[in-house]
Amino acid sequence: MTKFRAKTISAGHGEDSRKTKIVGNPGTDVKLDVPLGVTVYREDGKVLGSIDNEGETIILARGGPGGNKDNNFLGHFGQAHHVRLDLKLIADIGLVGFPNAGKSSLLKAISRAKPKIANYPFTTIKPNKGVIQYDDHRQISIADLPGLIEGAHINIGLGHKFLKHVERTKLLLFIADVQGFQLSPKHPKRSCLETVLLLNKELELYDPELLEKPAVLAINKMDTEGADQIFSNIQESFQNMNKVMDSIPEEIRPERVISFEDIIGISALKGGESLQKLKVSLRNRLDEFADENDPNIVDATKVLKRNRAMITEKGPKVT
Ligand SMILES: Nc1nc2c(ncn2[C@@H]2O[C@H](COP(=O)(O)OP(=O)(O)OP(=O)(O)O)[C@@H](O)[C@H]2O)c(=O)[nH]1
Ligand SMILES: [Mg+2]
Repeated sequence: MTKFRAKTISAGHGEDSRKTKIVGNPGTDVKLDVPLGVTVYREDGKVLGSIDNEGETIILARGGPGGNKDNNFLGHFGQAHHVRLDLKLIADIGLVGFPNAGKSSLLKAISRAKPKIANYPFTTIKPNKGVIQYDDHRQISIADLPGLIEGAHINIGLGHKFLKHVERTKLLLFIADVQGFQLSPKHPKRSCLETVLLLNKELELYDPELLEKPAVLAINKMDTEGADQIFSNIQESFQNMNKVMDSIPEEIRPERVISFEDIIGISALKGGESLQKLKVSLRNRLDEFADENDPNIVDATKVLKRNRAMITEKGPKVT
């Protein structure tokens, strides 16, 4: 939360001070630069506005009128309230994966972004955005998000911080370490297939509509030992998911398994043909879904509805 207070009381800025003849110098505006995609909420939940286009501004707190003859030279305080700035990243593709799966490595390999890469979980704590450039100058943006872990939907790990970004992407690129994942020796070791189902389940528990988005699955670290065998087992599992589900423990079993458009084995480290194949798949899938069913449009309506509900519950409508 950021405390936001109009700077001056003796002579405010904004409309009020302009309407009346003021005594003293007008206060200066306090301006805060924010990235695009920021929505500003007052602490009671009221939406003060959002910044969606370059150059837009929102007045968060108006200055009070200064002392003048209309008010017996008694100036008023300007508005003051706490505000919350909520960044909703908008990228074509959102990278969804457990920590250490190689999300940042993949972003680095297929775009010019230079995210931090390290062999420990939660290297990425803020979303990084990159642009995939195609030979015909087509550009597709991709967001590398913090790793998701079991319980993210109830805000464990970086839970909601991660999940709210997923909302504003058109296509989900799941990425899983072919060798599986273990957060620490205290946590259960999850196989690659289990991590994919867990990601699926976390998304479902947070918002089942996320599963409506087109999704591609990249199995990463195909350069490691035994990867080919694991990969073909995973492909087979997805072809016979009904049977496989019976043997999946309930705590990691989603209600509905995502139907991936493509399942592709890659090595973010070694690059090569597998990454080309992935890039082509991502482009084709985005193009296929770029019609009136664009999930971004659905999301925008949902966000609007949610904001409206908050406004009518908590106060007057904002125009
Ligand atoms: N062998 C192998 N190692 C890889 C590959 N891709 C990534 N790694 C390694 O895996 C580790 C984690 O990579 P990151 O790209 O930081 O993983 P991340 O998913 O972004 O991790 P978080 O940000 O912590 O969620 C690093 O040591 C990478 O070098 C790959 O294709 N093959
Ligand atoms: Mg990372």
